[in-house]
Amino acid sequence: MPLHTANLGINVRHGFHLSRMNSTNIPNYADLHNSSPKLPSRISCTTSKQLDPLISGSESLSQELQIAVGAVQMACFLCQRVQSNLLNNNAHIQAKDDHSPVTVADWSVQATISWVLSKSFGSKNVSIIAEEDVQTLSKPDAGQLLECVVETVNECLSEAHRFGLERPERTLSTSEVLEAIAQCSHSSDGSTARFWTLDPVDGTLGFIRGDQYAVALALIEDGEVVLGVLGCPNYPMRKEWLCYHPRYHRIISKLSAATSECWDKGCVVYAQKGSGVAWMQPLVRANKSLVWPNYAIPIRVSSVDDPAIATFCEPVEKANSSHSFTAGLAHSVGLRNQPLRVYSMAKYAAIARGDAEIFMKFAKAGYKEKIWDHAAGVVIIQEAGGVVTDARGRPLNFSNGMYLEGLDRGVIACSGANLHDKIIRAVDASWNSSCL
Ligand SMILES: Nc1ncnc2c1ncn2[C@@H]1O[C@H](COP(=O)(O)OS(=O)(=O)O)[C@@H](OP(=O)(O)O)[C@H]1O
Ligand SMILES: [Mg+2]
Ligand SMILES: [Mg+2]
Ligand SMILES: [Mg+2]
Repeated sequence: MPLHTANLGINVRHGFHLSRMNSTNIPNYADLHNSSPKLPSRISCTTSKQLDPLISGSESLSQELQIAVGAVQMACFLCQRVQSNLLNNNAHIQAKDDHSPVTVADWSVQATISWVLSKSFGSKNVSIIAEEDVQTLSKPDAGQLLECVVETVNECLSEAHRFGLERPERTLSTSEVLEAIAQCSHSSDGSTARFWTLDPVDGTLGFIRGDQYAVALALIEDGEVVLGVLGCPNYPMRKEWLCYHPRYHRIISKLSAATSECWDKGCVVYAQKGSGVAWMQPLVRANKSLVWPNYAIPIRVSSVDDPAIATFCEPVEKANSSHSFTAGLAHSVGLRNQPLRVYSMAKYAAIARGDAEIFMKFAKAGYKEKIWDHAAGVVIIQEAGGVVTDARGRPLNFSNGMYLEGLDRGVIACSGANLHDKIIRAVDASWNSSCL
């Protein structure tokens, strides 16, 4: 059923949070752009030890990484287009059986990335576990919605060459688009030695509200995440364009969702397991000629390990993670800063880039975390120098299908072992008296 924007807190003209902020604090895009120092040149920004695997092509999974980064870049481009239309058309937002929202972008990204992976590696060699299915789209009254998805997918794929990807020879039919979505099976038990996991739009609520969201793609081999790619279209390349809104405890971009022309407004972050480095690159610019391959800069977690000056981030929605439990932990560990509430896996990007030191998520008892909500972020944080475990300090288990089986209590990601130990000990001390 269509969701009503009134229930989602959407301001149909501008990004949700920006409309509620004191506008005098927000420089407009032109001011920011004019006052910015030189934009980085389009070369790989490397040291002798760190060579972007996209440029060097030297790593064992370099082809997979090339395709995955290109596909996520293209998906971000798709999302930005859909987002501007979405603000004027609520019919493109639907509710799933669990009442969570799903949009034309979620299905279109899943179809697009599924098609690209199959085309690049051969459909027989590609196994994908992704969030969306074709149930809603296959209903008799979903004709217009399905038509819109098919059109969005074809529009996007027609520009594939701009992202270093092959274009389809002809437009995809409705059944081909449905097949591409359906090919990403929930029922897979994850026993395949190698599979991809995809969250086409993570933080759909953030996406609808013009706030943070992410496209998350990861490759898993023998239960280990070996590649992670996170597209964060509203998470700026430049730290100074991040803005902390004290009233809402939110990391936001100083640039509104409407300024999709701005190439530093969003980023794609990626890492390969064992490389010891994570990378961030700007989004490929809309409406420009070929700009591939893109440049990237290495990113690293924060070196802060004193809780008194560390910052933690957590989901925006109380329903998704207990804010009161994390407030108690923060108090006992000595975290003094207000939490940053960020939609989506952009939280993982925030830790990897050193914008915050801790991420905590404690879902309600009975909720089972999905692999696509964490896989890409985990390898990115680990390669950027951080630690990610469940709240008992155990590694997350990606080898049992769509759920993070055996996850104990919650997810903790930290910039370093010191803070991580402190949080795990605090969870131990307060778990039994919590209502979780
Ligand atoms: N009840 C409940 N408890 C815990 N987690 C849940 C729950 N319901 C949903 N989800 C998952 O949360 C994903 C969004 O996570 P966020 O960290 O972005 O949450 S928040 O929107 O900022 O509150 C969200 O991902 P998307 O569906 O891709 O948006 C869900 O997978
Ligand atoms: Mg998600
Ligand atoms: Mg999603
Ligand atoms: Mg969802």
